[in-house]
Amino acid sequence: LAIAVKLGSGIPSEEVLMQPAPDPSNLPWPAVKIGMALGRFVELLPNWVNPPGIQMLQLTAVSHFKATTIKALAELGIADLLANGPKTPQEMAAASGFPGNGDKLYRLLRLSTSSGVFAIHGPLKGSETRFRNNQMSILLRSDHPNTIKYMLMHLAADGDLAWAKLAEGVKTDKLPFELANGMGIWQYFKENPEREQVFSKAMATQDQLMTSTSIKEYDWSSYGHAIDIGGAYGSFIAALMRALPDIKATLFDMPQVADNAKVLWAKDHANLTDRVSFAGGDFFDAQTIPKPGQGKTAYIMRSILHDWDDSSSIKILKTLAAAMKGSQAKLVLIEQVLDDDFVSDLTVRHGFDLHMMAMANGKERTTSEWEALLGQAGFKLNKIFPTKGIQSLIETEPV
Ligand SMILES: C[S@@+](CC[C@H](N)C(=O)[O-])C[C@H]1O[C@@H](n2cnc3c(N)ncnc32)[C@H](O)[C@@H]1O
Repeated sequence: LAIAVKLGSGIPSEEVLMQPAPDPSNLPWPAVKIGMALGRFVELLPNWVNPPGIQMLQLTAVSHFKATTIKALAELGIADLLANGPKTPQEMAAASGFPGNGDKLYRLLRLSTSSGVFAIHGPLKGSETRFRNNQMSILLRSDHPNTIKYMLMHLAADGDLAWAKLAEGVKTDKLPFELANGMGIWQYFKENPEREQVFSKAMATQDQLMTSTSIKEYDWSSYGHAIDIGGAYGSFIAALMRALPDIKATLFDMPQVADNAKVLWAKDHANLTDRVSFAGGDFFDAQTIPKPGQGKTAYIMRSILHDWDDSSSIKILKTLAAAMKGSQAKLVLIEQVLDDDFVSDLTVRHGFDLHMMAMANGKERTTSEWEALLGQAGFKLNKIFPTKGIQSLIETEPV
């Protein structure tokens, strides 16, 4: 296997690698459950096998080195440079405008490739070694249907500085993101439109793992209209509209985001634009929230309330309740629901919980925390629908 990887053989062509990843929502439920349990076991296995000192360094320093290297390669656009075939670090450095630094690039690629991201093509020749994309690095191409490039660019530029202030955030009432950037995240995106664009594209990264299963595990067919509150560039609503050919939709987000979404839809979802409208506003201002459409309306908030602490979340929910008043509309939250048994729950969920703490003073919530939050805002929780991803659908309506 090592020889095959070294020679880059056994890896499909770039064209095949560019196909959309298999849809995990097609897996049978037992396979999903076994996969999750197995994943947790594999995650803990090195703790039992390695001496604690070594394992602690693996978990902290080495993981950090690997993650930072892969984020840097994403930012440098290396996977895109390999679109037309294998190249040496020297060739890639020259094509990127830093011709003298191929040896540095080689060292990044060495760590990344030995971690399974990128492959060697042909013999090892130092910075003259030829590299190519593999099943992992292809996801760093900006034009791959399941690209994670923008998520990594967002984490590197907007996230890492905030995470560096985590301990200070715990000791004080200060928000790590604000300590790092001098302002809250949403103000930061308003003032830095190029960062907002990377962030909004990064949000679509959720789609590979979570969108199709969120559509399949809930009965959307009774709705005639869907209003996506804080929908970013609308990748969720576009997928929902493709699944339900008659549903109409409204994409609501901050004005500059809604404007960018409109431009993007004219290019990427042109065949859906006759069924969608775009609304800019502020979900703390009830006047700006779109009113229910024709037919039963689903208000959707995916990954919104986990950005906010309880008191802000209650304010958002109350503005929605005001807009929904007197209608049959329901609110469907697409969010993570933490297990009370945190030892067996997925650590990715606890990771997101801290990411929300660092970035926005937000949090992931358990079932009882969701019930309490919704209750305080005048909503009742009808039912939680688990999905095959890490999020669940929480169907709720004003009391
Ligand atoms: C974590 S993103 C989720 C995006 C999208 N729902 C998804 O799942 O891909 C949060 C979204 O909330 C939007 N947002 C933040 N503050 C807002 C406000 N006050 N009014 C409207 N939208 C807001 C952001 O612009 C961003 O698109």
